[in-house]
Amino acid sequence: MTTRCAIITGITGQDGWYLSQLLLRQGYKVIGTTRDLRGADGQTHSGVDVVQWDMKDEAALAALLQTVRPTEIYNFAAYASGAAMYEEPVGIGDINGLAVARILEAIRSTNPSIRFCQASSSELFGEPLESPQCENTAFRPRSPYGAAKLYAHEMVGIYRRRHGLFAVSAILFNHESPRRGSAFVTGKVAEAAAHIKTGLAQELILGNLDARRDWGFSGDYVRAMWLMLQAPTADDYVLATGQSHSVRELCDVAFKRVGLDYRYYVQEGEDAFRPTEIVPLAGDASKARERLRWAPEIDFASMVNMMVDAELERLDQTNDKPR
Ligand SMILES: Nc1nc2c(ncn2[C@@H]2O[C@H](COP(=O)(O)OP(=O)(O)O[C@H]3O[C@H](CO)[C@@H](O)[C@H](O)[C@@H]3O)[C@@H](O)[C@H]2O)c(=O)[nH]1
Repeated sequence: MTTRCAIITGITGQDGWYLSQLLLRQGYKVIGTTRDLRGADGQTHSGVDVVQWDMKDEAALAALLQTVRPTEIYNFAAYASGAAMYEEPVGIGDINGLAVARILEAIRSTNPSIRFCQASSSELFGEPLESPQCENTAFRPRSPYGAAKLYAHEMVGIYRRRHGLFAVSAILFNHESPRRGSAFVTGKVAEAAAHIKTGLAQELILGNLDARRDWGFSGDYVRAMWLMLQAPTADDYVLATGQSHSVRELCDVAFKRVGLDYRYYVQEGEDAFRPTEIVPLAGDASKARERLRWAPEIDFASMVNMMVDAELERLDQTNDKPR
């Protein structure tokens, strides 16, 4: 059997990490791309061949495809959402949107049999008219991030229909892990719980504690994306747990893990405050459950506990801990 080879863009992110581990276990050759090799320290030691690729450079990608001859490509590279995205709408449009057209063109011109998976987002739904959201829910993005991701999402469908590519989009609801940074609320809360427990911090200022999200575990979601590329037909899928939780519940679980009551330490503040979503984001992943036989294995509390434990372990390995 020929060796399967996958390219993962955005290899330094949490999804890049979990997917690369899954693929390496299955005997794939894994090439990870990043815009800055300095951010990829350590990844080369875990069996991934990390290369630099500027997502604006279509010719460089075509050359890479001709050299490494991948059978699958997963596109995880993107600007993150969050308040900063309003400062960089053009850059977001280019990287989160146009770059996907560049990848599809490179596939079409070099080897149309390469299977392609795009990391789409529940931000496509924006202000949804129904809850939970499924593949047929109308897309109403309300941010530069969501608008750019919608362009990419539609281009994947267009290349599938027009050019017959095996190109699919995973409509990913929030998914987290110990590799999530503190710019995201789960990472911020897990880090703060560990810091407060060990005396490194005294309080945590968050945005809206009543905001709700459907939070899953990154490792589960990359497995689903791999299944999407092994399926007999190319199709898009919502990946979600179906359970929505508030930021308040997130704090409750995380602080309980370290034996504390979050109500004594957590406050709402203006800086991280975003307007409350009118309809809470919660995904209906029935299609993935039925057709891919996929189900998330890690539930909300286990994932939050895992993140807090990882933060405690990180502190344990550093010298500045006052414990
Ligand atoms: N980041 C952050 N969010 C906070 C805070 N306090 C409350 N929140 C609320 O927590 C929720 C989750 O915010 P994030 O963790 O920043 O994630 P996100 O904006 O939902 O985006 C993530 O999920 C999307 C999929 O739905 C992804 O597309 C996106 O890239 C990212 O992974 C939002 O409702 C936000 O208002 C805070 O201090 N910081």
